[in-house]
Amino acid sequence: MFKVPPVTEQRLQQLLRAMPKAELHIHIEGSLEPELIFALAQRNGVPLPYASVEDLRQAYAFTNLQSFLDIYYAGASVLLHEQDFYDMARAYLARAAIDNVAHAEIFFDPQTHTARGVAMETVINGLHRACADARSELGISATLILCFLRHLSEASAFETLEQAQPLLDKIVGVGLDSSELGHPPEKFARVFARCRELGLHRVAHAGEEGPPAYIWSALDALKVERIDHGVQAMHDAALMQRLAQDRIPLTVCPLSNQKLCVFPDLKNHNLRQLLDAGLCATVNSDDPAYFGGYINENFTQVFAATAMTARHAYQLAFNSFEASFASNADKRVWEHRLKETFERFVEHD
Ligand code: HPA
Ligand SMILES: [Zn+2]
Repeated sequence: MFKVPPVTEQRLQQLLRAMPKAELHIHIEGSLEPELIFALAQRNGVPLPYASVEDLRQAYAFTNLQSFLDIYYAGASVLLHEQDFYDMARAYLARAAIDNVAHAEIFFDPQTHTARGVAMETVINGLHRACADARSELGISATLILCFLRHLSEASAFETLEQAQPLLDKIVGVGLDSSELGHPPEKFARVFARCRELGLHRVAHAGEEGPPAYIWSALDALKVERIDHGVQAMHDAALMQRLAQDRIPLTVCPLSNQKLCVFPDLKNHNLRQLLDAGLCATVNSDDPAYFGGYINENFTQVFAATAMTARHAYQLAFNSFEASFASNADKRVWEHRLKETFERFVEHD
């Protein structure tokens, strides 16, 4: 590992913004800004229960995961046509490029759309075209992860997989999201086993609000390669050891955890403890349009609140590439760029 010397606080904030990074936990429907929700509602003639952009933004006061999900699914109801999915993903990727995201693995929730009569291919083709254009026009690499909604049934997840089958070359993996409590990972063991046979990568939200037991079962029953959130692992020493030993990445989302009251404030966030315990933690935005910031805002705010150092910054960016499903050749290129960025900043300090 590159030896990172200490830098001033101001320099560290610049470094956090400038360093290349991968974003591995971003729900594309959670990148829909209120302005775009209103524009799409108008374009598609979808009525909204909010009078204005400001009125909608005012509703973004959450007390837990469910209070957020209710508004998040309502916002997604304006998405009908392939171009809508394209515009949403394109807007996110343009924003991510500004934050020096070199690679994004983007979650999408097809059941939210197919339940409203939108075809699976409309969703996937729109998102995939945006990823392809972003690569050629913005120089950012992006892939797609299909998430099953855990509050729905196993049968619905199997049906969703069936609908996606002809389009599997356009996704890299599957995930599990939505209401965690009361919906343990093992409910989807057979679906994930099938996805594994199909050669898909596997991730799952676990230990956001749910107990460490859900992280154990995501690992052992679903055989996931990464845990999304996972911050509740802190309460189980044996689990912490397993995550460190097997280098199972955690895709941590500080502003999300703050906004959904998983931690009382960022000062009490455990990212630094997870890193210092040797876990492969990463920083991500989750649902940036709803939680008050894109990936760089997550980095700068959690660093300011928890007094982490340039060494932590380097480790987090390095982890994000290591934890990604990109090729080893791509990872080496990004790691090299990361090292160069640090050398440049340190030299001029
Ligand atoms: O943070 C989250 N948790 C679970 N489901 C979600 N869907 C969007 N964001 C989230
Ligand atoms: Zn999430």
